Amino acid sequence: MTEHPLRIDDARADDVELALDGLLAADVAELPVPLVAPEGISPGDRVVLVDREAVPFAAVDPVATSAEGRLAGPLVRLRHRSARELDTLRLLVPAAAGTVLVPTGRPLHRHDVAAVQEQAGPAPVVLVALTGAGQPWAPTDLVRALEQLPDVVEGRWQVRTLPLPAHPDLPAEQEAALHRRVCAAAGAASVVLPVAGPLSDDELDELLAAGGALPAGFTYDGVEGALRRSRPPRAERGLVVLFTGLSGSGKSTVARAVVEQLRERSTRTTTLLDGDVVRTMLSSGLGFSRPDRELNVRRIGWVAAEVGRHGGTAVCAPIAPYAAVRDEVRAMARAAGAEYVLVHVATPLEVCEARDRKGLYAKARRGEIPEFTGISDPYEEPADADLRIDTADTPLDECVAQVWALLAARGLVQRSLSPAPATP
Ligand SMILES: Nc1ncnc2c1ncn2[C@@H]1O[C@H](COP(=O)(O)OS(=O)(=O)O)[C@@H](OP(=O)(O)O)[C@H]1O
Ligand SMILES: Nc1ncnc2c1ncn2[C@@H]1O[C@H](COP(=O)(O)OP(=O)(O)O)[C@@H](O)[C@H]1O
Repeated sequence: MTEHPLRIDDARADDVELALDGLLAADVAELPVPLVAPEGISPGDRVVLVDREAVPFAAVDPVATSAEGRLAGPLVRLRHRSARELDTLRLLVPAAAGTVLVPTGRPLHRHDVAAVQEQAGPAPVVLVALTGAGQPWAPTDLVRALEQLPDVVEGRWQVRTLPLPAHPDLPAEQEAALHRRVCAAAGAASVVLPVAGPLSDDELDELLAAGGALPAGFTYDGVEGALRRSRPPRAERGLVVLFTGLSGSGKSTVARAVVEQLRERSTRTTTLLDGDVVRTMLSSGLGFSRPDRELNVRRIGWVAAEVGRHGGTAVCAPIAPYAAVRDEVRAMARAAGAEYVLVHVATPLEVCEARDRKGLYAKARRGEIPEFTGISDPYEEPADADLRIDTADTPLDECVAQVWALLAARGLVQRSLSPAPATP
């Protein structure tokens, strides 16, 4: 019998935990999202599932025949991950027999409450806050908003948490069916929340971001207070600005000038994470292979998201050549409650090469630097940039004005660049 490790992401690990808790089928092939079998496995082998923190927490033992590369076989628990045991236990101890569960990944409002009351009738109701990986609301924010519902405040309903992850690739009906299955496995009937209400989730987010009033009668005062605390207006949120572009495109120069303006005119504190500086401090020892560049940009994104979490602005200026890692930076910023803006400094390669301030392009052309971006290493052009600037034909002041105009249009900075603020 051979043992094969298999590293899985947080959402898949949450699914596996639910299966081990008896809330999903115990065969790995039945998980909502199948796991891809590691290369070279044979029936009877053992696959050890390892989470993002490198903890081996479950095994598929023995592996059965896997169809189309899909892993199959019974799941076995090796150990609990973090505090998940407690989370699930809280759900598995129902308030009373006949309880009706209401699984939800978002706060509830008046129309949701009406649906729960209609479907549950006089049965005891437990709101199940879904707190697994990828759910749209941070667990504490979601629970705080649910706890503000009058039925909860007055003790008629209870709130529990369950680390069920989001499955963004599943159709909505399948996701709803999965929620029903999990509730049924916990021994309770469940309520189906209305899909469409007076405001979509996106519309509600936008109103909160703009600091606008919610429609009269949409929700309860306590819930609105909790929403506004979790999702303050944009001007009060943290901000991550990522400049990406070739070496010599002008990222550092524009980023530095933008930071100067932000320090002068914005109420947030501002941190500059420039490529060169990061490489001597945060990422010293890393080179320019794909994994090293990915780790470098991921580190920058992590620090930037932490700055954003505390309400500051982080301006980052690495080459960041890979789209997937730029997406990770966006996800980290958003998960920290910060806004994210991507600026592509799209100066043509010929212009960057002609500038060649550090003589690196010349060396790369002579073959002395084996993996040089744009010459012998890839740069994936962003298809999702919020702004594209070409410093070959745009003077520095104008580049800064364009970035500022974008931030102002998004409500991320209060004032326009001109006229200059009056000195007190
Ligand atoms: N092989 C190779 N490819 C690209 N760049 C190289 C390389 N070797 C050294 N340098 C210098 O390192 C700077 C880029 O570092 P970054 O951290 O921004 O790169 S990355 O985001 O991790 O890809 C970059 O600085 P900038 O000119 O400020 O972009 C280069 O001066
Ligand atoms: N409009 C412009 N914006 C930014 N940089 C410019 C501009 N015009 C010329 N440059 C010059 O281009 C070079 C860009 O270098 P740098 O900002 O270090 O780029 P990067 O950080 O992308 O490697 C600098 O020498 C800068 O003076």
